Amino acid sequence: MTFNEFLERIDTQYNAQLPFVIYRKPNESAVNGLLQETNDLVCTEDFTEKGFVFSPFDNTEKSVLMPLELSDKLKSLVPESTAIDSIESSSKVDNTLQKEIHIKLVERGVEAIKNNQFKKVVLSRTESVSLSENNPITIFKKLLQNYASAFVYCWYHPKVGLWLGATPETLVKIEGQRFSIMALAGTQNYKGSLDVTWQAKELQEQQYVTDFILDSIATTIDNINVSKIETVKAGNLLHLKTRIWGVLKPNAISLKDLLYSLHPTPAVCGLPKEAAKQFILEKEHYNRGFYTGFLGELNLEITSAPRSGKRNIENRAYATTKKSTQLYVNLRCMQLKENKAIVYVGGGITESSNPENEWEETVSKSLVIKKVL
Ligand SMILES: C=C(O[C@H]1C=CC=C(C(=O)O)[C@@H]1O)C(=O)O
Repeated sequence: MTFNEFLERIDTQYNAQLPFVIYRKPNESAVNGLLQETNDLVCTEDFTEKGFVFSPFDNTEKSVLMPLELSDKLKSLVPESTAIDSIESSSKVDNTLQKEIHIKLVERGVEAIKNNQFKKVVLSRTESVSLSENNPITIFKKLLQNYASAFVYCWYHPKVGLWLGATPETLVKIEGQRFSIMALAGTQNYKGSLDVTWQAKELQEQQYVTDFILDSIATTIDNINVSKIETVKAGNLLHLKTRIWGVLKPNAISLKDLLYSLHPTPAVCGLPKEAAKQFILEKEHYNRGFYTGFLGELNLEITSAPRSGKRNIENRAYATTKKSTQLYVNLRCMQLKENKAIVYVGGGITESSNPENEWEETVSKSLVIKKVL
């Protein structure tokens, strides 16, 4: 199927107000689609289902599923484009009031940390942008062209809404028994080089995420490996990233319990998790909905080709099938509503956070999304 045919199918689905998700994984050229045949709102029961899951920040709320068995599956290749993964300018809009509100929120977060309520909290806000272009498929195409190393998606359900994003963060990848995850946090603007110095505040907020993940998986994952901290580029921003991988112990934990032992991690919530989450739910000025939730393929089957080679006759004969779950954290995202895009941005707050700098960080993050509007 050509890319244009793929997009035409999505356009027809959208006009018929039927649910769909289209997505492209980081650094891949294939774009995938699941088009649900009915407009039923299906939720996961226990995460043993197969399909595409869309989960909110609040881990007590239900996750929406586009079930594989109720959907048409499409695939196509994205044509090569000349766009690069960068951003040139910052738009100057007057958001004095928003700035004041966000700075106050950050100050309250720092105060709560100083009062020992928690060590870290991720605080966020929204920004509403009037749209010149409100065709989600056109915006999706721009995200694809601009953010090659991100997980780019457009998700629609007539009973829930329409979300788009280009996220740099993986929540988990599980293939058969193989498990991997990343700890991504700390932000600075990209100024032409990956060779940068990080302040103690950013190093600490990222370390909290790594430590939390290692602690959460200690009893369920064997052979745990931890990479060195790397600086990675995502749009116009740089982040600190540690990769962690290992092998799932057989029957040690269900996928649902594993996911909810991690989500929401301190990259999007805080530490300790429950105290930070309560602060967010009470003090942020809006409902995050699916921002800082997670999304992606749930329990899809992947088949690896039979091995060639003379030695193992049995392996040569059979292709192997494994279950694969690949979930991403819903960051750098927006929700389209009427003729507006609601852009969601936040950042990690620690004891040494400077509220003005935290505001600037959310402004830089908002530009990643606003670039394509
Ligand atoms: C919560 C967000 O980012 C997280 C992921 C990367 C870096 C972050 C930071 O530097 O604060 C956040 O932990 C967001 O982009 O809205």
